[in-house]
Amino acid sequence: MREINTVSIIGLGAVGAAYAARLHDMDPDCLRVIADNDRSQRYSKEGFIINGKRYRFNYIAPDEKVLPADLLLIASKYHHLEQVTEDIRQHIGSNTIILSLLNGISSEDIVGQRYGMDKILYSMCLGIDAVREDEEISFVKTGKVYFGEKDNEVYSEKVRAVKALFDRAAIPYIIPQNMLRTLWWKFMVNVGINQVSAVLRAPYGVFQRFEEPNELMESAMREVVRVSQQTGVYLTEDDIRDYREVLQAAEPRGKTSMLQDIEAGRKTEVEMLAGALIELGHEHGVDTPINEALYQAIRTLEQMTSDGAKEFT
Ligand SMILES: NC(=O)C1=CN([C@@H]2O[C@H](COP(=O)(O)OP(=O)(O)OC[C@H]3O[C@@H](n4cnc5c(N)ncnc54)[C@H](OP(=O)(O)O)[C@@H]3O)[C@@H](O)[C@H]2O)C=CC1
Ligand SMILES: CC(C)(CO)C(=O)C(=O)O
Repeated sequence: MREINTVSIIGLGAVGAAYAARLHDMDPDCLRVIADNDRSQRYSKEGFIINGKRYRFNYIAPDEKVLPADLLLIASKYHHLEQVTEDIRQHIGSNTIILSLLNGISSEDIVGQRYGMDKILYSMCLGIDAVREDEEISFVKTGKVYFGEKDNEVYSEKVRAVKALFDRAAIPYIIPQNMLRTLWWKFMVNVGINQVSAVLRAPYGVFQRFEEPNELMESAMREVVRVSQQTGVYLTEDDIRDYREVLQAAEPRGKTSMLQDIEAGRKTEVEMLAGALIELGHEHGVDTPINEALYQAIRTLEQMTSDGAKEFT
C-alpha cells in the first residue's frame, strides 16, 4: 500500500497550524513547513503557540532543493494561492498527493492545472473553530477534514494513503461518497453565512435571534443552488434547510472567518465566494443579483479599511 511518510505544508494560519500541530505531535521529522525568509524569521523567533503548547517547526524556503513530499497540504487564504502555487514546486514529485484545505470550489482546479489533476484530492474542513493572533493559535473544536476523489464509492490508493496518515495523526476526517457535492454544500454555506455576516458584522447569535439576516443569507445560498443545478451537482432547498440546524448549534458569539477578516482589516476571500459564483452564473445563464450586491458591498468594506477611509466614519 502507498504510505505517507513525509508531509509538507504551506500556510500556518488558523487552520494550517491546527493540523500541523497534530502531525508534529505524531512525528516531528515527517513535517516540513514551506515559508520564505521573512516568514521563517518571524516564525522562528518565539515559535508557534498552539493551544498553549510551543511548537518549533522545520521551515524550508521555497527555492530550497528537497525531496518531493508524499503529501502536500495547502492552508492559505484564496488571495495567496497564486504565490503559494509557485512556492510549492520543489515539494511536488510524480507521487505527491495534494490536498487544498481552502474553502470554495476553485482552489483544486487552480493547483491541479499547474501540477496535474491526478495529484489532487478534493478537501475542506468543517467545524474547526481556530482563531489566530499572529503566531498564537487556539481552538476548542478540531473539526473534521472532508476529503476524497470526486466519487468515493471505492477508496482509491490516494484516499487510502491519506486515511491511514490521518488515523495515525489523530486528525478527524470524513470521506464522503460524493465529495464534489459536499464541497459545493460548504461553498453554499460560505456564500450565505460568511458574506452576510461580514456585511452585517453579525456573529452567529444575530442569525439565531432575528429572521431578516436568515432571509438574506438563504437568498444568497439559493443562487448557489440554482447554479449547481446547471453544473450537474444538484443542490436543493433541503440543503439550505439542513444548514439551519447547524447554525442554531453555533456558539452565539462565534464569527465566520470572513467577519474576522473584515474586523481585522484583512483582505477577504470574496473573489472565491461571490466572485466565483457570479462567473459561473454568467457561464450557465443564471442570474445572481444578491451575490453581485454582496460582492460590491464586501469589496467596499475592504477598500474602506485598506485605504484609510476611516476619516469618514
Ligand atoms: N479560520 C477558520 O475558522 C476556517 C477557515 N477555513 C478556510 O481555510 C483557509 C485558511 O484559512 P485560515 O487558516 O483562517 O487563514 P489564515 O489567514 O489564518 O492563514 C493563512 C496563512 O497562510 C500563510 N501564507 C500565505 N501565503 C503564504 C506563502 N506564500 N508561503 C507561506 N505561507 C503563506 C499566511 O502567513 P502569514 O500570516 O505569515 O502572512 C497565514 O499564516 C481559507 O480558505 C478559509 O476560508 C475553513 C474553515 C474554517
Ligand atoms: C463554516 C464556517 C462558517 C465556520 O467553520 C467557515 O467555513 C468559515 O468561517 O469560513
